[in-house]
Amino acid sequence: MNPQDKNAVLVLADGTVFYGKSCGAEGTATGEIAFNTGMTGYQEIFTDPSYFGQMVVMASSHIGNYGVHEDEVESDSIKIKGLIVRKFAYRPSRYGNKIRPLQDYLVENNVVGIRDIDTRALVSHIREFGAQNAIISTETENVDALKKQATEIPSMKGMELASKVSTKEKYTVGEGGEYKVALLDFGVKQNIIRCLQERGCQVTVFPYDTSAEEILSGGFDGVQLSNGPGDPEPLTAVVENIKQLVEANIPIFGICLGHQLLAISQGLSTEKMHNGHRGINHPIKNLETGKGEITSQNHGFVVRMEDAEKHPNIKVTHVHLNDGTLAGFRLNDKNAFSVQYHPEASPGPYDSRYLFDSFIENMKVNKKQLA
Ligand SMILES: NC(=O)CC[C@H](N)C(=O)O
Repeated sequence: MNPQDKNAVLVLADGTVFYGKSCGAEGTATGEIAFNTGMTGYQEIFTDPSYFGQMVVMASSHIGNYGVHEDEVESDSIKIKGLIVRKFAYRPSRYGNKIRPLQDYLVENNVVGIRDIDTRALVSHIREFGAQNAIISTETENVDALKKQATEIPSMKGMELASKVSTKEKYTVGEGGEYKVALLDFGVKQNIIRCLQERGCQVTVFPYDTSAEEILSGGFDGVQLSNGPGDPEPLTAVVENIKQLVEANIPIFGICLGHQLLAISQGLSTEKMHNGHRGINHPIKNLETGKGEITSQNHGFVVRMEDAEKHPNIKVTHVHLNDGTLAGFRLNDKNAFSVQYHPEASPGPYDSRYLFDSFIENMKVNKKQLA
């Protein structure tokens, strides 16, 4: 039998079963199933550390057709646990001599995949019944055992994952930059660092649990709170550090998990969404300018809008136009703001890059006041 024709099965925790063929590594993978509606950018998605522990369904029907390239990564390896696709291209078709097949990349990273799945039906199912755990396996003989196993996978709710993907040692990039930024790494996407560097920042990337004292004594002009995987609620010590950074009034910019942690540090709470937002065409309204933005998103938790609206010190600045969820806020009396989506995109549109410019402006003004 051609190894490319090996059977595989996808079993959801609610007992739904999809049969397909194997792609990527053979074996069994478990995790929360999540779908991404982006038409391009699969390599950036697979290497985004915010997907750590998740199995991704690509809603776009052809995956692998433009191969993989070593530069198009958001971290050093594939972070998704499993891949679910409609049509999988074993042979890349794209100009350039550094293009490799997606298949090789998945095998090297030991990522189990399944193809020839009716992803339209699967995405509709997840939209209707919500996020849940699932198993992909090439061991297809005992589906009943897989069904049982699928119900025993730990829930994403309550799961702390930032520690699994954060840097262990601090490092600095963009030496000599005009603005010195301390970045708390909860699973940072490289493009956040690139966006800061492009704007003249020297970025020191710190382990997720670095104390506020260490950061405040480092002579930094601002603090970037990164994206990252898992539930923000268990990160209580990190929240305490962020609270101290806010009190110190150093300019802060939070992205995604960083946004959720900033919110929790101010007494707001988060909740798990029905099926999350993952894609590159999510509409956001900036309530301060009245302008719309098309944004890149990847989140399964969200800060409660009710909490933000009744908080005396919080100004809601951005709202998601599909469902009215909170997409951004700033503090009225402190130098901190954050968004639930991804201004660095990668993949995705550049509409929200101005948020990095706002952060730079905040650091510039603050620097002047301190001088
Ligand atoms: N991209 C992110 O930072 C995601 C944040 C968080 N893990 C969530 O799913 O909501």
